[in-house]
Amino acid sequence: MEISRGIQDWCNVVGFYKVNIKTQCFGAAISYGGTLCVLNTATDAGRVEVFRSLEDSLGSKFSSEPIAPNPNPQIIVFSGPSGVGKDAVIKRLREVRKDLHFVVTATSRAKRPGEIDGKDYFFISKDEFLSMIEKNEFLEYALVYGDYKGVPKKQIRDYMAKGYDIVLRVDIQGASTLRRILKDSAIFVFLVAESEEALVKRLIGRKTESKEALLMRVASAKEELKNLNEFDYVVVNKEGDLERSVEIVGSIIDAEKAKVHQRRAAI
Ligand SMILES: Nc1ncnc2c1ncn2[C@@H]1O[C@H](COP(=O)(O)OP(=O)(O)OP(=O)(O)O)[C@@H](O)[C@H]1O
Repeated sequence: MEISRGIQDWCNVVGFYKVNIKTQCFGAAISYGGTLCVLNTATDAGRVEVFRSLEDSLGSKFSSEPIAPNPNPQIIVFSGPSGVGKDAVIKRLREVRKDLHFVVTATSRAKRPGEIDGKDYFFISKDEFLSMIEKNEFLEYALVYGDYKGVPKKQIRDYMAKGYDIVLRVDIQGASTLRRILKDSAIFVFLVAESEEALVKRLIGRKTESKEALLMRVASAKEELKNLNEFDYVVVNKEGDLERSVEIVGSIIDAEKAKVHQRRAAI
């Protein structure tokens, strides 16, 4: 017979015990005004009775309010060298975490065939873009080869208000700018390949770049590594192990949301 006692100094409760013999009898010993009652907690009715008598003994109801406050929605800024697998990781992450919103960037460039407004980008005119800049409606924006690209604040605010975590995919310069703006209020994740060799093979495998473009991307990747210390986390996206990278990023988000002192982004 194994007897485990607990909560002994709780008002009238004199002890819990678990009897582990063939009959599998579980119970709690409770004293009502000096009379010891043994309640059978093997049945639902017995458990309800024990629960109620504990409340009676304490003279108050047990609260069903959450003990820990709801975690703050988090902003995850995702960056890394071209071809490392940012899109692939984010795409899979969105499939496995339903409470994530991937921010769709606004751009003043014309829509290309096959692109969908609101999915690939929000396509807006240059005038509209300039008016939004004037009204301070972008978290960050840049002029890239004559076209504006920017992160609309409203989209982030709206989704954070609904409790969503926010994912932003930016290049290294974008990450530096966002770090200056958001400081420690967002989580900065840098994705790398396990080696330069693996990165180059991945880029070749994607078949989207010319030889010249490949050389440029590899050179930039080396430069970009120098910015690593501006980030909070580095995740190695190993060849053939996308799932593991997605798991690690998910764990980072979970750990951040379990922190006692959490990041709180105000956009
Ligand atoms: N862990 C992995 N193992 C093997 N292939 C991968 C892995 N992760 C991504 N890939 C593949 O590598 C290629 C590049 O990935 P992806 O387009 O997601 O990179 P990216 O970082 O978003 O690139 P860019 O910055 O140029 O847009 C894709 O063909 C993708 O399917």
